[in-house]
Amino acid sequence: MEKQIEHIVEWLKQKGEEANVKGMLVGVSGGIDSAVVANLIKKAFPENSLGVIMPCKSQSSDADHAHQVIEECGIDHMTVDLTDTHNTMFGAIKEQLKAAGTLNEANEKLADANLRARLRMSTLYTIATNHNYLVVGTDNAAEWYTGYFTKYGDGGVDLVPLVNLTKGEVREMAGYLNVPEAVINKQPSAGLWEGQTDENEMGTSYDMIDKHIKGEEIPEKDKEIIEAMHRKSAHKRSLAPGPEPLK
Ligand SMILES: Nc1ncnc2c1ncn2[C@@H]1O[C@H](COP(=O)(O)OP(=O)(O)OC[C@H]2O[C@@H]([n+]3cccc(C(=O)O)c3)[C@H](O)[C@@H]2O)[C@@H](O)[C@H]1O
Ligand SMILES: Nc1ncnc2c1ncn2[C@@H]1O[C@H](COP(=O)(O)OP(=O)(O)OP(=O)(O)O)[C@@H](O)[C@H]1O
Ligand SMILES: [Mg+2]
Repeated sequence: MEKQIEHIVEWLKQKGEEANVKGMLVGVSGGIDSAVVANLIKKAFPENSLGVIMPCKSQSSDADHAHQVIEECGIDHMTVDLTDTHNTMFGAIKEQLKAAGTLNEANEKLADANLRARLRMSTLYTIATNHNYLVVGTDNAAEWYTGYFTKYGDGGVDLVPLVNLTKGEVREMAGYLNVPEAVINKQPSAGLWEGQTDENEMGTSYDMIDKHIKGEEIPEKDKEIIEAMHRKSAHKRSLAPGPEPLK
């Protein structure tokens, strides 16, 4: 694991050099993936790394954990509260949909939640442009394979250093870095609505996804859920397609 950390830190430095940027930044949620990434970019760019905390009607325990992550890691940080921005934007869109008689209440929670992720992405790119930094994503192999991220939201980033690591490996790596125990041990959550946990929403567990990615046998029911998520999210793992040129 120490070699793996060194390998990723060196890769981050190289990508920074290739892009001719001064440093890198990441959104720090209080979850384990962003805690690990914050530690990795701090190692790669000790003086030019930034963690951004972006509450958006999030639970206060998440913000507490995010501050603990920042403190233990020692990375520079700033907070941008997106609650009012989200209320204004989602409110304006909803008002127009209602007026047109086209508001689809069945999808409202998901649309509301994905807007949060996309506002965070816009915030990170605004700061990245200001600082001449790259935006670093936190997706691990399990999230990437299942497409369990918001397209152009938390999936809208420049680099994905954890993309080859299973959730279990990310947790193991956290043990070698300055990540608070409370963050290592808590349930993974996108925090997109009250009480959301990744495993409840997906209907399977990270343990199952990790095993499936590694080619180990898992129950048929879990395999079906994971493969259906993988198929449905193929479009998120490639650039937007266009038609063949007209001959
Ligand atoms: N075949 C296709 N070809 C091209 N584009 C296609 C498409 N099918 C849908 N789309 C487009 O993609 C959109 C759906 O994708 P998307 O907007 O991502 O939305 P969707 O996949 O429906 O939802 C995002 C999921 O990721 C989870 N999430 C989000 C953020 C963070 C985390 C976390 O772990 O922290 C988890 C969230 O809880 C939810 O389950 C559609 O609205 C449509 O515009
Ligand atoms: N409140 C927040 N402030 C800053 N960034 C956030 C916030 N919420 C989500 N993010 C960003 O979105 C990413 C995706 O969230 P995700 O839940 O997958 O990761 P995590 O919270 O780091 O770990 P876990 O999956 O264990 O909860 C986070 O890693 C982080 O970069
Ligand atoms: Mg989370």
